[in-house]
Order: sequence, then C-alpha cells, then structure tokens
Amino acid sequence: MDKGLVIKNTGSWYVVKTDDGRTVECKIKGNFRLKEIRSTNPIAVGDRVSISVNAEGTAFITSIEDRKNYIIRRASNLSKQSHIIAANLDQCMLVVTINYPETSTIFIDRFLATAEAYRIPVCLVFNKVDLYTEDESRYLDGLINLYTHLGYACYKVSALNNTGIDAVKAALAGKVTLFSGNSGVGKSTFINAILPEQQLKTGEISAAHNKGTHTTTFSEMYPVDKEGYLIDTPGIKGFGTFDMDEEEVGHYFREIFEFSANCKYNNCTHRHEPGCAVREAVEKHYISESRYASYLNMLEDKEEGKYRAPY
Ligand SMILES: Nc1nc2c(ncn2[C@@H]2O[C@H](COP(=O)(O)OP(=O)(O)OP(=O)(O)O)[C@@H](O)[C@H]2O)c(=O)[nH]1
Ligand SMILES: [Zn+2]
Repeated sequence: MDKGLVIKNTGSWYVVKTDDGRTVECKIKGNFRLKEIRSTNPIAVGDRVSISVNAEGTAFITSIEDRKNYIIRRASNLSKQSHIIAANLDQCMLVVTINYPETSTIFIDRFLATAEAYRIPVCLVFNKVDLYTEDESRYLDGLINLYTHLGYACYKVSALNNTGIDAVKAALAGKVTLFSGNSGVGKSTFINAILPEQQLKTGEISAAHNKGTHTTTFSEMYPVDKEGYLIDTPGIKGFGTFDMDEEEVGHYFREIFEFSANCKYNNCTHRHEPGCAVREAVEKHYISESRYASYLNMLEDKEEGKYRAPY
C-alpha cells in the first residue's frame, strides 16, 4: 500500500505520484463511490489517495483522504451530476485581459465571489500588457487599484514577452494553484513561460489536431518551486456557481458584506429596500459601480431560479 497525489485524470486512468517519487497509472474499482456528492468523477487531481499494486502490475486506488476543499462544475445544464475539477487547492489564479479578448468585470467578480464561497484565495493575473493602448492601460490600473484594495493580489504580465513572470512564480512556490481564465487570454502561453520544459499546446497547435477545439478537457498538475503545483484545466473557464441563498450572495462580495452590517433589515438584498447601507455606499462611491452591477447580475440568477451555465 502506497500513498500519493493524483496529478492527472485522463477519464479512465489516474496518474498518481507516490510519496517516494514514483509515477503510477491507476484505475479505480468499479464500486468506488463518495458519499456526499453525486459526481461523474469520484477522484480528481489534487486528491491524496492510497493505492495498491496487484500481482499483474495493475494499480488501483483503494481509498481517498478527506479533502480540504474541492471545486465542482455541473456536468451539464440539465444534469444534477457534478464534475469535480480539482481538490485541495491553496489558491486560484485568474488570468484576465482588458482587451484581445476583453474579460468583463462581471466575469471577474463572479469568479471571485464563487471562490469566496469555497473559501479559496484568488489572485488576478492581468496578461497581454504589451498590447494595451494608453486608455486601456489606465483602465487596467484602475482595476488593479480596485481589486488590490479589496485584498486580491494583482499581477501585470506579458506571457509573450516574459515580463512580470518572476513575481507570479514566487506566488506559486509551495502552493497548489488552479489556473483559470477565458479562452484566448493566454493561459497556455503563460504556463509555458512559467514551466519552459513543459510546452503545453497553445491555440495554434491544438487547432491543427482538433479543428480549433481542445484535445482534452481533463485537468493536470505540474510541479513548481518548493513542492507546489499548478493545475491546468483545459476547456474549463471558471467554476459553476455555488448553490447559495439570495441573502447569501452579498456575503461573497467583501465590501458589500462589510457595509451590509448597517442595512436596516438584516435580510436586505441591497436592491430597493429602505435604509440600505450598501446602496448608499454605492452612491457615495465607497463601493464601485462595477462591483455592485456584478452583484446584481449574480442575484438575477436567483430570481430566475435557474442554474447559470459555467461562465
Ligand atoms: N501580445 C500578446 N499575446 C499573447 C500573450 N499571451 C498570449 N498571447 C497570445 O494569445 C493567443 C491565445 O493564447 P493561448 O495561450 O492559446 O490562450 P489560452 O488562454 O490558453 O486559450 P485557450 O487555449 O482557448 O483556453 C495566442 O495567439 C498567444 O500567442 C501576451 O502576453 N501578449
Ligand atoms: Zn442593504
């Protein structure tokens, strides 16, 4: 019996890195189930597991250690089943671009709120700084100011020109970090800049294989400094929103939560209730309009009573 870390999930196989440094391809026994969640994959990258290797040399995962956390995504809009993207994360890095393509503040804020719900710290990596006009750079600095004040570490990088990469590398050392971001923001280019020996497929190359779509949707972990790992989740842009009550949404916007202590009603949704301290703070510019707009956007999901597709 060996213990190890699941570093890759190919769908039918799991690759486990054992504590003594071997890499073993494992299967799971057909009846392996987790009690608490209905998931299409009972085991995910980042899981700590025990494995046993039988006489023919086939290895099986026999048990899984309790998780510190995990992030899921609905397998499809209609399905009640979930897909576990990764387990035991220390942090997420969200790669965003102001333009080429534009990442909306709604996308950023929804990601941040969801990560708050999971209690996973996030830092923001603003990529493609080599491309921005003066106006775009000014807008970028405004966003960095906003998010830094809220307590989210921000980095300005150009994955293409290799600028700003060292600061991000330092932030990755010794931690398990999930990489996310919209298609085209430069995740693969960025991971290649961090791990020069790895050479992930970037857009152009995978296009040749698969008509522009991704060849794989399975997550993989790559080792970084001080026994940290970086998790790449090809094809997954974010994680699905948590099931949360309407009054709860405001808990995951830090500044909204802070001001809400002074709302007249303690179940205030900060839309049109009288005596709402949050709306007052928006009017006085203590809370940014873009953050408040993102908050209302998340509340809309609740009104419609539907699950919003993974963004
Ligand atoms: N100018 C500039 N281009 C970049 C930078 N980073 C990435 N790109 C380009 O942006 C395009 C998309 O980069 P990818 O690394 O494939 O983006 P991705 O986020 O992995 O996209 P998906 O594979 O669709 O998830 C490529 O043409 C890259 O060369 C950058 O810092 N500056
Ligand atoms: Zn309120």
